[in-house]
Amino acid sequence: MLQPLKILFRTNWMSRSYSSYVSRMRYLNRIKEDDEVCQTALQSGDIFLFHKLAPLLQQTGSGIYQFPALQAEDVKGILENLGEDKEMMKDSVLINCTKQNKAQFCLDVGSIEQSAVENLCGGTFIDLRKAFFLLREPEAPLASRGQALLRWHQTNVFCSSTGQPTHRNQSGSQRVCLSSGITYYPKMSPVVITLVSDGKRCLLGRQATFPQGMYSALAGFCDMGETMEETLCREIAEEVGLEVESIRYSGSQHWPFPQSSLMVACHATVNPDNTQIRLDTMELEDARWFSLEEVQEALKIKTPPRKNEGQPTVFWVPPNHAIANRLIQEWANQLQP
Ligand SMILES: NC(=O)C1=CN([C@@H]2O[C@H](COP(=O)(O)OP(=O)(O)OC[C@H]3O[C@@H](n4cnc5c(N)ncnc54)[C@H](O)[C@@H]3O)[C@@H](O)[C@H]2O)C=CC1
Ligand SMILES: [Mg+2]
Repeated sequence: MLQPLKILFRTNWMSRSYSSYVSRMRYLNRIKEDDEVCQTALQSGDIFLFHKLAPLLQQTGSGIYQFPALQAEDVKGILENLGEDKEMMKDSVLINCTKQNKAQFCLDVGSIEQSAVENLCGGTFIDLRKAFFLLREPEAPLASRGQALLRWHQTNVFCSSTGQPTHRNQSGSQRVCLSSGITYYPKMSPVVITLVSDGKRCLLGRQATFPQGMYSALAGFCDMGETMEETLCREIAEEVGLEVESIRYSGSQHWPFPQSSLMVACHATVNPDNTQIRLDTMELEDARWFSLEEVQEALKIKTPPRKNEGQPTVFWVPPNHAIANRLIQEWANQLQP
């Protein structure tokens, strides 16, 4: 009797007149939680290939890079063609679901010879740090999410309490240790990124590791137990010695580098009578107040400027893939007459 009920439940909730977004989110959740539903979805899903965490990209005739969704059947064909076990498909990890309710998975084929897969797929595996900036929305965040999930599985193979192997569910949304009973979920580290303004200027900083001339909004990881606001105020006090007066939320972004961070972007103001920067040189190489005109010039620079000998270093800001650029753009837009 259980089986018909289960089938009834599955078809019933899919046929009810939810909004398409709601039904898609409910379907995605079912795939995440129910191994059988996931196995069925995997048979006809989109598969995005990675090789040792580098996504497979294809280039169109006009030089545009794409993040190709391969059909599950085609991936099985590739595996067979290379003498690999089709069971490898079960290592796929659920990333998302398309608007047409098609499940999307990522699969790392790092155990197979890279060029053999590239030749069969007509693509190239490219390190995410480069691929991320070659792709456009929504492929860049999809590739980031896929790589972050695959990385998480590759680095959470053992239980941190018992040292025993952990076991994943079919979708890869969790891993569990059968002896400790601990369930592990993929994690992002929360980071607050802040554009500080004194009303006329904005404050940007740079770490020594940043490319030459690039300044960005100030960022910092949340310490255990902190609220976002506490992290923001602490990081601005720590890094540039200023006290924040007001905070306004702007948006958020998954940032895969170096590990997965959840960037929470905010605008903040400081008292215009107290703008003296006292730099924490342990954290930052430099931090400065920039005028609207300087920022508008920097926003026009779309690729890292070449350093010409004897020429002054050109000030530029992170590209629009990074949420820092959005904060800086928002600040400039609200200030320009
Ligand atoms: N998407 C964007 O627009 C931008 C992203 N970022 C990212 O924000 C993150 C934080 O920026 P930072 O100024 O470097 O942070 P931060 O100001 O907190 O300093 C980094 C320090 O945080 C500690 N730390 C490192 N990983 C941590 C973790 N997972 N949890 C808690 N503490 C940790 C370490 O002591 C490290 O030295 C970086 O990963 C950076 O890639 C930074 C600027 C722009
Ligand atoms: Mg910082």
